[in-house]
Amino acid sequence: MRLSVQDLSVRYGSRKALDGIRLDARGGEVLALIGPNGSGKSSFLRAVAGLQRHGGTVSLQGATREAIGFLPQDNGARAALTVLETVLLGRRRALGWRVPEAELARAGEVLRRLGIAALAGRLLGELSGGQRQMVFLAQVLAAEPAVLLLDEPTSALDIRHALALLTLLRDLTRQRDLVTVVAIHDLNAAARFADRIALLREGRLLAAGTPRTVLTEEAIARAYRVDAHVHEAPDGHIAVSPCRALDEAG
Ligand SMILES: Nc1ncnc2c1ncn2[C@@H]1O[C@H](COP(=O)(O)OP(=O)(O)OP(=O)(O)O)[C@@H](O)[C@H]1O
Repeated sequence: MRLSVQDLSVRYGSRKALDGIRLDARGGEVLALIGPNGSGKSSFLRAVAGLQRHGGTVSLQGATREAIGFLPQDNGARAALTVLETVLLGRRRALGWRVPEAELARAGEVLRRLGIAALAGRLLGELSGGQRQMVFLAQVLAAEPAVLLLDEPTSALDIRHALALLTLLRDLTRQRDLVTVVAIHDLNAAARFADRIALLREGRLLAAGTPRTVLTEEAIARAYRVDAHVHEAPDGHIAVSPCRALDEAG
């Protein structure tokens, strides 16, 4: 399984949101997409998902476009559906007029793995923002995609749920040889859970590689205009401590 992106560009009217992006993502690896607000992460994911007009080519080896699971950044859906029904919608291609026991069990298992089985009967509109974020991830996972494109899946989650979710994503990616691309602002989470990181700024790819090679103090200063201290945590992961915002121009 492999995702290859060549010379990807996205425009909104006269504004270039992405320009000449060349990036590969391999099966079994988590690729984190990082970069400042407005750097093009969502545009990249939407283009790869086939939801955004773009230039350049996106090719998938070992899977079809139907095998893509996409979690958008904002899912404002408040439909009068229960959590279980929402997750089952992720299986709509496999469902007829009746929901087989096996499908119910599968949906229940996804909810259990995300630690939200107790929410199964609750209405979507009556959940907290973080709970809803996990339900929509459960919906994406229930479809058993070969390619996972997730736009800030932990943005509304507390540290425990964020850790659990990222651990699950990494495990599923390895076990099922998925291509997983996650846009994320938390650089420490990216360093800990991603096999590779791609750093965007103003629609261009500044760096791509292992967390250790991409998350340097120089690259963070260049991309974010932030003075940060990068060090090795006791468990061997790279850790980033932002210290000071630099002058915009500098
Ligand atoms: N629908 C749109 N119409 C016009 N411009 C857009 C649209 N969507 C995004 N943009 C612009 O394209 C650029 C890239 O936006 P994008 O949402 O891809 O960035 P991002 O890295 O995901 O940002 P964030 O971290 O804030 O979510 C930004 O300058 C943004 O203002």
